[in-house]
Amino acid sequence: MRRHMMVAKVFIDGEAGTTGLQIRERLVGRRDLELLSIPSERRKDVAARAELLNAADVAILCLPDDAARESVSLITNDTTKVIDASTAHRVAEGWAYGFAELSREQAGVIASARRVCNPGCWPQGPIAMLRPLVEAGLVPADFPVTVNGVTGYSGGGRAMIEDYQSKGDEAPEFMPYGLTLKHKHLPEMQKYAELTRVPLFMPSVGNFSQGMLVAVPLQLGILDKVPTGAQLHAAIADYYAGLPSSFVEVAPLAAVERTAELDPESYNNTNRMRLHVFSSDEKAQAILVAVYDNLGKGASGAAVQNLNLMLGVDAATSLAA
Ligand SMILES: NC(=O)C1=CN([C@@H]2O[C@H](COP(=O)(O)OP(=O)(O)OC[C@H]3O[C@@H](n4cnc5c(N)ncnc54)[C@H](OP(=O)(O)O)[C@@H]3O)[C@@H](O)[C@H]2O)C=CC1
Ligand SMILES: CC(=O)N[C@@H](CCC(=O)OP(=O)(O)O)C(=O)O
Repeated sequence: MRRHMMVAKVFIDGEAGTTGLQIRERLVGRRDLELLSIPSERRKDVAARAELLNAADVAILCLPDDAARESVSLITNDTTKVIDASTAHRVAEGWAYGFAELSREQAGVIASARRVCNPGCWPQGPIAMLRPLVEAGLVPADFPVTVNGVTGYSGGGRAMIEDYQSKGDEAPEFMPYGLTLKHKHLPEMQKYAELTRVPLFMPSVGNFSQGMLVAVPLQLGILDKVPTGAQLHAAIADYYAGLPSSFVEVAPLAAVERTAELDPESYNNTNRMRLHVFSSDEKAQAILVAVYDNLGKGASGAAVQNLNLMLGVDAATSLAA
């Protein structure tokens, strides 16, 4: 007797963009999904989008913020579930934060949510490193956190990709930005790392396509009770050790001058994230570093991980990369 598999209808609104295309590529061979699609020339046609948004079991929004808000308003039924890859709903009421490794409960929260926002690429690393330390009481919530990092130019979407690729070697090798200190990722970084002060954040773009590295240097000497590097590392490692289907790994505590492991491209085309702790107990200093793919765990990988959770599919097997 043939067994009937439940086939979920998925519509990627913005499927022609950087994130949308990558999600499509990750889903296209799946027999448990039917991908609903709009002809490219009608991709901004509101009526066509409304029809597919309402026909979908899950809509994945890969759009600029305003268009993502519009998509949500076009859903008139109470059955379509939404994963929004934009910044529009990251700290909004009624939306589950789509970083499944945020806590022991978060995968379950995502699995039962109707509205899930994918995390921003930049905040995921700092949140993954700081939240365990704040929860363990090793770093206080009001610690003056600074964050810096480098991403490949695909982080800026189609316009930035075209700009860098047309300039080639003439494009800047390294370009700090966010210099007005108002980066759109600050609210979610602060909220989900459980900080009471807004972090000071300086991102930068490198002349490479994808992959990212985010660093959080800690001047621990200002604390009354200074944690050791081993304590920081143990708190982070313990946090992720027991999580089912975690895509966050913690590198061994290492006293090294340099390591090729801090290549921002090292986890490209995967849904993985690797966390490092470097420290000097003598100086009461530490540097936390996260390496992941801005288009993988930072965007399309996380979206597929969330989709799997919402559909009750085993994320570990379908996201093995
Ligand atoms: N790139 C990255 O690393 C990450 C991106 N994100 C977020 O994901 C979202 C998509 O980003 P990204 O894929 O990089 O962006 P892109 O610019 O590459 O793609 C956006 C897509 O949406 C289309 N679009 C724009 N306006 C509308 C509209 N009103 N109706 C329907 N389609 C529309 C665009 O078409 P057209 O090009 O013709 O205007 C384009 O195809 C953004 O919110 C972004 O911030 C999240 C995490 C990481
Ligand atoms: C290089 C570059 O410009 N990167 C983008 C972040 C990309 C991203 O993650 O955007 P979402 O917030 O929509 O997820 C930026 O810093 O604004």
